[in-house]
Amino acid sequence: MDSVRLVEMGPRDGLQNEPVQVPTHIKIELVERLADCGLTHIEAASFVSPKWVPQMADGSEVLTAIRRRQGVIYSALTPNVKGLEAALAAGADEVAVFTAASESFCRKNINCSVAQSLERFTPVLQLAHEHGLRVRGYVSTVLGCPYEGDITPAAVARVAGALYRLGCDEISLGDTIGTGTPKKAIAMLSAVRQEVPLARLAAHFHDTYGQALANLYAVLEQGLRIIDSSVAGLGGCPYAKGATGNVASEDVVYLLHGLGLETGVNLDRLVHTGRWISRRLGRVNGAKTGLAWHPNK
Ligand SMILES: CC(C)(COP(=O)([O-])OP(=O)([O-])OC[C@H]1O[C@@H](n2cnc3c(N)ncnc32)[C@H](O)[C@@H]1OP(=O)([O-])[O-])[C@@H](O)C(=O)NCCC(=O)NCCSC(=O)C[C@@](C)(O)CC(=O)[O-]
Repeated sequence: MDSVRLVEMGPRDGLQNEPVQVPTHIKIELVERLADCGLTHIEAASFVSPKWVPQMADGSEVLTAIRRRQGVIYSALTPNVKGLEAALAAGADEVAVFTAASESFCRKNINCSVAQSLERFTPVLQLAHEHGLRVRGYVSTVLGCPYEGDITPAAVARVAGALYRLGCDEISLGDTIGTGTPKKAIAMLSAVRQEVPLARLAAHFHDTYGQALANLYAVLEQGLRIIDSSVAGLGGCPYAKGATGNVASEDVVYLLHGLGLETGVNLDRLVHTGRWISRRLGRVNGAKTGLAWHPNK
């Protein structure tokens, strides 16, 4: 059966914007519960400046304390060599660098131009590969920027292609503010796949305008098979005002299973994990499937 690989964002993209510090033991339990659902790729931490994103300052504690399940990849964001060294010390299985298709967002998020970000990533990729780690490259604002508005598919393709040529093993395409629609998503993907093989591309769509599932369906129809999502739809972005979380993992799994696409995820467990973390954070569950799911379904 055709399958899709899910990359779970809840513990990183999901929590990074929480206004109140989430206790480290909750973060650890969240990662462990997600692995118990059958998710094989979990972005568990972020080694960024604690001055920029204080919520993620306990990345080392999280990565070193989790009970690891065999076969699960626990990854981390690393914007520079300093972050990579911390991620290596904490035992990350994979790391990710991140830039954007728009100059303004890149500057707000990582305090440099797109070109400077690529220069900064060169030693990160080299050192990560020397340690046998895969490196993911994120491109933010692929379907719209909070500061610049529309972003052309050509601009996204340029940055995605540059990351790929730099040595990124996989490129994740972020609709950071969730303004994309299916037609735009297809146009963007068509341009990017001229530069990066489709099998190396992931969709990372936020659901701010309720379009994420429609956009995912559109890119699935184009053959894309790696999807980023966040349990209970947790998240937002500190440098994108108003952005809501990633598309909810529960809703994505429900969609994929309905399409006959395998994920290896136990939806019932995932729903319970989504309900658990929503309760712990005092948040409304952002997964429609999480709200509707009934045990005998
Ligand atoms: C990139 C920097 C560090 C540049 O920040 P900077 O201020 O330009 O960097 P700097 O090199 O001048 O360092 C400033 C201070 O930060 C420290 N520092 C420097 N690097 C690190 C590090 N790795 N870990 C810990 N500390 C670090 C460094 O040591 C120094 O400390 P001080 O001397 O002042 O005490 C900063 O801008 C930053 O951390 N930005 C991260 C922002 C962020 O995490 N955004 C959210 C993630 S991206 C996202 O969510 C989008 C995505 C991926 O999900 C896709 C999508 O949806 O679009």
